[in-house]
Amino acid sequence: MTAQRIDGKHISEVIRQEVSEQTRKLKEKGIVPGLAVVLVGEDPASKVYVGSKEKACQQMGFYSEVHRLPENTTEEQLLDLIDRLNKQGSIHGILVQLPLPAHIQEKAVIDAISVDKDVDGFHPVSTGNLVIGDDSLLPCTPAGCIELIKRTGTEISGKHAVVIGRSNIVGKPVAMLLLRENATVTICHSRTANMKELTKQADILVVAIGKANAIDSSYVKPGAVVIDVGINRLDTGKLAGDVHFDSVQEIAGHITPVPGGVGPMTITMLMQNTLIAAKRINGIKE
Ligand SMILES: Nc1nc(=O)c2c([nH]1)NC[C@@H]1CN(c3ccc(C(=O)N[C@@H](CCC(=O)O)C(=O)O)cc3)C=[N+]21
Repeated sequence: MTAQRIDGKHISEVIRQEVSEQTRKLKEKGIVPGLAVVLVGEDPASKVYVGSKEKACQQMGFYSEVHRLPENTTEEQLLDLIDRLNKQGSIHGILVQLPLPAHIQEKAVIDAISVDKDVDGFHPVSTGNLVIGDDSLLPCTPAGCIELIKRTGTEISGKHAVVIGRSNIVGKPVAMLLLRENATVTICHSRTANMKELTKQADILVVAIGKANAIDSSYVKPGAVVIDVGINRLDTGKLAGDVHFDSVQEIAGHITPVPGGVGPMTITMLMQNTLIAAKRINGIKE
């Protein structure tokens, strides 16, 4: 059996068209969704991602601002900028590209972003609302994973979902979202004993560990939906996921490629969050 490839690029395009259309309608009410992206320093990967976000905003018809700050920017200067963006009426979403330089405390910066404009979904209040099940802006990569699973036609409710990885930006929130969809959820991590025994029970397997090609078919239940969140740049310059695609494709039911899987969905969910934030800030019901 060969798994079906989940085309994140195509699914992204479909959702982006929906977002564009809703943006067009919102503009008739005089509201233009606005996203501010803040980049500190010269990390080459971050520059590429910020460029993609800027392009996506143009494609959606959003207003966008990119603030490119030098490496030696102080935490105070960055907090000042966030304070201004929090108050700026034309901005509905604020994203500070991570990782930040070591001399800036990530937590202080994330905490400073207005919850209403937290389109990354990283603020502790957004996280808390996610856990409680209250309305919040959902973290983009986890929301993208759920969207990809649903669009395979897979019913999540009642399934055993196994997440490998427990980061605050992917592993933990994606586990919470799966739980919210009524999956039975297991979280594995670097200290998990007998990991294969658990992953081999997974109807849905989400992999977010940051190690190239670490998960081969010996971890996977036949027919499983496999979502690969990893983006690892190899010495050859090529991108690889955390999942060994060729091996797992032989046994899985559905599998996301890297590139062209979760990555494009992350940016698409950011666009969707910015649209939702613009509506909420202006008191428009969805
Ligand atoms: N505050 C913040 N929010 C983020 O959402 C955030 C961040 N910081 N820091 C870095 C990570 C990473 N990230 C990606 C977005 C798109 C692709 C993407 O589009 N990837 C393409 C390939 C891109 C390429 O060729 O390098 C794909 O997988 O097909 C990947 C990774 C967002 N991040």
